[in-house]
Amino acid sequence: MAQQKGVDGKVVAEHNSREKGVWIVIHGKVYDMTDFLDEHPGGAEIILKYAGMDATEEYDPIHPPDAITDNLDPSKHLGPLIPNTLPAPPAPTPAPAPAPNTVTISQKGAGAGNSDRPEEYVKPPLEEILSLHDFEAVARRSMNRRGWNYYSSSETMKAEFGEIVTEFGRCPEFWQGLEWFSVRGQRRNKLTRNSGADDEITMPVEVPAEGSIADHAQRENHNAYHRVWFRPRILRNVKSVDFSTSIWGHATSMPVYITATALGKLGHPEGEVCLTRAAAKHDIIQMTHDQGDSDLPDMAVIVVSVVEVVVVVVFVIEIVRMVIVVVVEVIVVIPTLASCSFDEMVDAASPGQVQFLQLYVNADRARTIKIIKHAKERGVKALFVTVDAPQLGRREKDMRTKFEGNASSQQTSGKDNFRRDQGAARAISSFIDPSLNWDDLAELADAAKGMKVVLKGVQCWEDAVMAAERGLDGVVLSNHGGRQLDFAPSPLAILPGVVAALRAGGHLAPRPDRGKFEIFVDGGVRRATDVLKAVALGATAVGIGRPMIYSMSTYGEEGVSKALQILKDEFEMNMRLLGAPTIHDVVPSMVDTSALHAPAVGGTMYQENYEQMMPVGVKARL
Ligand code: HEM
Ligand SMILES: Cc1cc2nc3c(=O)[nH]c(=O)nc-3n(C[C@H](O)[C@H](O)[C@H](O)COP(=O)(O)O)c2cc1C
Repeated sequence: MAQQKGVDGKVVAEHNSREKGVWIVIHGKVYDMTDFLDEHPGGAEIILKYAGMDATEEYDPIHPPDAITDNLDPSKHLGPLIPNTLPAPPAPTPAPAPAPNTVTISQKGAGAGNSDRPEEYVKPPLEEILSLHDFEAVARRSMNRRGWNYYSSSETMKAEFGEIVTEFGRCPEFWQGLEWFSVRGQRRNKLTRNSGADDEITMPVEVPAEGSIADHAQRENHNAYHRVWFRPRILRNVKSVDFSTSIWGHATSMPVYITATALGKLGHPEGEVCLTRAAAKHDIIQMTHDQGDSDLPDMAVIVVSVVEVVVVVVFVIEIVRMVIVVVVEVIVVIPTLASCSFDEMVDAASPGQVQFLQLYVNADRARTIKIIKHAKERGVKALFVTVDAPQLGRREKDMRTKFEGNASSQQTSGKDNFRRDQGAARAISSFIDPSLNWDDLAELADAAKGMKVVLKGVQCWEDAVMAAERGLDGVVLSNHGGRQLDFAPSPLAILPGVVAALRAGGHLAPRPDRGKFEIFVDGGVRRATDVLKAVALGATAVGIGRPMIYSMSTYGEEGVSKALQILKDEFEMNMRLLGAPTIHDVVPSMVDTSALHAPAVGGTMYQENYEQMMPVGVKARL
């Protein structure tokens, strides 16, 4: 029998330390990582943990498809692994039996593999999901810890919960009667042996002591919507309501698009393509991002993909066949650090589906221009240049999980910790160019000719006016979902000022056919009422981030589809009750903003899902 070509797994297994060399298998191929150990942006320690083994499951969700080709010298690509030759990894040390009153929850049914939670939590059937908040609640309980921490992170959250749950994952008895305390030491929530239903595993709802957590921007994004009230009109014919609209002439079934969020495979094995498909089904637009730059270091942002709905009416009259095509789209913005490649996301689109690309501008401008041109060739309709991330925010919750990961290993060194701490900022700096400035936009716009160009991350009216004066096509008022600068304003709160300033400068075409310069808003949107408030105040459409990836992480494409359907149902009901038969009837006089800058009004479902971060050490056992 001919000898099989490739690397024998037994030889791979022997290369399991710095001294013997470090070989790793990813997707059936063998790589020599010995010399790359100290260069690896994720640190040497995680690689050493998998030395001599197959690391595909760990590797996949956190790297873009081209991470290896872009970063590891070709001489270190050792070739295919001969199938079935790699010895099984040593069995993990069994966890000690839980003490009688231990409460466990699990990964069961969540999208991604590599569960770090013990068994138990069973997701409710999709029919029981009634709002976007529900997806978030299920995600919090069922996603693996790394995915949840990355998705839910704000800029400067304290990371105690990450620490607790990591410990929880490894050490069930830790959970014997775990009790949460607020920073004021007040008892909030007990887990006792008889608990087990979701609602018993709750987080403190009360807003913590001032200054105890730092992700004000994320919470304020949502809270601002609670301070705008409606002024409904009556006795209008609302037998049928139409909430479709258009963005630069691209029809969309509602004034909502799926915004760019990186690393979809942290939540679901199929990643962002679930968003693309669901957006197509519901005729909304998705923004995609390129692999080169992402929200995480080292990734390119791919923007957008849009969705289309095509209604074709064909009349055949004699020889002439007249085809009228009405395209209705749901937009999805693809993030830079997508787990799926840009082409995968574009390939997943339905014919005619409109897509937007979200772009991080690379220090290597040629690379960015190449991405833009490729996007144009592939039919992307708009470029959303992210301008609020010259450096990635320090997402402490996310970081804490990594430190905890280190603590589990004997091989952790102070140097590794330092590298890891520095990792994101260091790695990202070569992908997101902090020197980007107004003068660079002409070059990008030139490369994007034919596509609309929008700045994503505008946070005051002056910059919105500058964007319009430079001939750009719109702005997204956004603080990156509260993941960048803490105390960045809620986009909703600045919307009226931006609209007024743009109007005064003659930059806004009258509605409903605006089209000249569009204003988008994202951050904290969880209900159709939120969207209607933003539209009434002058937004063309609203981007939704976390709820989409939570619905994807918990129920896959079906979940995203349900989330979009929930929004549509909410639109229909709310527009009737508001007295607005069409989206163009949702006008400024339908909202009362007098409380917009007043103290926050809480929303219990949001607060319930919001995961409060506490300083190190604030945890207790009964
Ligand atoms: C085979 C060659 C590999 C290359 C070229 C590579 C490259 C990279 C790059 C460029 C980054 C920075 C981008 C990012 O943070 O996502 C990174 C981060 C990371 N890598 Fe790798 N990697 C490799 C293998 C692995 C393996 C085998 C593992 C785990 C078993 C791993 C775990 C990580 C972790 C945990 C991070 C940090 C991600 C974060 O900041 O959240 N890498 N890697
Ligand atoms: C997990 C995650 C990843 C993100 N990745 C990106 C990204 O790669 N590029 C980008 O411009 N914005 C990114 N964002 C910001 C979103 O596009 C959007 O501004 C924000 O999520 C809106 O807030 P929301 O999540 O409350 O809806 C990300 C947000 C999250 C939650």
